[in-house]
Amino acid sequence: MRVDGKLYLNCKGLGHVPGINVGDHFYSRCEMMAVGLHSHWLAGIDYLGAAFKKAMPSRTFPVASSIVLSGCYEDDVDNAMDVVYTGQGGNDLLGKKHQIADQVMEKGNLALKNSMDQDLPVRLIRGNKTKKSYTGKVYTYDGLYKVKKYWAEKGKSGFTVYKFLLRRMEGQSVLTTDQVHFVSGNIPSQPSELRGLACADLSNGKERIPVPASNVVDKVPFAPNFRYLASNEVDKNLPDPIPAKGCNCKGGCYDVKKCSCAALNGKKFPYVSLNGGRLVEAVDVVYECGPQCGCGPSCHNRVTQRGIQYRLEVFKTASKGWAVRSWDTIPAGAPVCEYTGVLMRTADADDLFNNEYLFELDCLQTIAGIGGRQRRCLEENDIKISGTLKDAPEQPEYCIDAGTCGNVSRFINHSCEPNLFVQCVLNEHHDLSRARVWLCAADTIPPLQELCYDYGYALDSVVKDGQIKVLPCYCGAHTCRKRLH
Ligand SMILES: C[S@@+](CC[C@H](N)C(=O)[O-])C[C@H]1O[C@@H](n2cnc3c(N)ncnc32)[C@H](O)[C@@H]1O
Repeated sequence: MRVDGKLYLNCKGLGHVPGINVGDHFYSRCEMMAVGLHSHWLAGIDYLGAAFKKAMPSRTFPVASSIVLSGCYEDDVDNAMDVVYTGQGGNDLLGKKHQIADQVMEKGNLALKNSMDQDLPVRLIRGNKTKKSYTGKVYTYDGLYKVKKYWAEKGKSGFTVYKFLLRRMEGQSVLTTDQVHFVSGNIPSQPSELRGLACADLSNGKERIPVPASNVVDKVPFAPNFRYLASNEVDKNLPDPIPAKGCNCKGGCYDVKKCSCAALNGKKFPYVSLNGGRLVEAVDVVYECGPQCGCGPSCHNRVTQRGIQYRLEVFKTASKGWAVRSWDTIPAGAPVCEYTGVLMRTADADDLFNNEYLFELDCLQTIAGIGGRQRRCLEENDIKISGTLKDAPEQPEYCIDAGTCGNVSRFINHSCEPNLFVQCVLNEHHDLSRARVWLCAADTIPPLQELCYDYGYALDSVVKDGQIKVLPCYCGAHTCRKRLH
């Protein structure tokens, strides 16, 4: 079955060969052989052997053609776009799936090494456990990957194993991991179960839920000089904003006609109470109830004030540095985390050119349509420009600098096809130029999918002394713009 360019295959057991039927929804492992995706019954690595030398004399054989990642090896790590694949041999595949002998650099292992040396792509097929199939397994063809490096190490059972780091090639259909929960069986229940644990809680207890970090890609320690801020620190040179008046509701806000905060939100409440609070839709700015409101802390119009509600993990990627994912499914519209750091005047920020963690607060400019980084919601002709907006400065006056301190959000990478969007939120005051920045789920996000938002830079927009800063994008999306800025 093809869904969004992905081929779904179903393992119906090795003895059953119904033949290839293009209209059929599922394929068995032997059908995988028949359609030429993978031609070994049991081995995870399929390769072209020495017999191919005659046809392609310039190539070094064996060369890998496909690998199946099906949870048979205890040392495999699957980060969707990056995979650490355990080589073949020495595994008790039909028993407890433990290593029982050292691996050797031959056959499939040598084929993967040769593929790396010759820069050749390898097909990646994932075996996914599912209760929906009577065999308990579904296979997906997840595109082409390249072997980036390999090494030998002592595996979990104490025997030498070869490890191959593979990275998904760019320019392919987006890996729609929301269709297949290939990693669902591997979600840790607590940080101590995490492979490559680099830090048990980078928030040092400042978040209600610990935020661990893991690294299975290299030996670089987790950002040692980093100071965690659960909420923004305000630069001492900034004047206090005028506090918002607040509504007169009692015990909660329910009546849109009477609640003055609902009035600011266009006579409606921005959140539905489901799953701890989800935005009904993305808007230019959300007016939450604040300290001066009569409704109290349990009011459903205070969702972001409850902090992070999902189990987030910082993990190392092969090409983008650190990144963030969730262990929980995040429902569409849910606020995930605030971008925190030091709130300061953009003019006072150090080295705008090189600071990779600066978030310019362009809410005002975006609403006024005068060059915010991205238009977030309303169409041009929906904008009702008030006096304040007409006078808005062309450039954002304030920014959040998360260079040396901030929270988990500073590790969230850019994607040209993001699963998060930027949502400005106000509660204590109503100064649009200093709105809080929340990252919210653009869609239902399955566990362990990398969280990303669109940084929204225009190309060639980062310039210093006439020099344009160019940063290549490795988001891997089909529609990738190839550059962050
Ligand atoms: C706000 S930081 C994100 C966290 C960062 N990866 C880290 O290790 O701390 C932004 C920087 O991450 C990297 N980055 C983010 N998204 C990227 C992407 N799609 N492709 C390549 N690099 C990316 C770039 O170096 C960028 O300047």
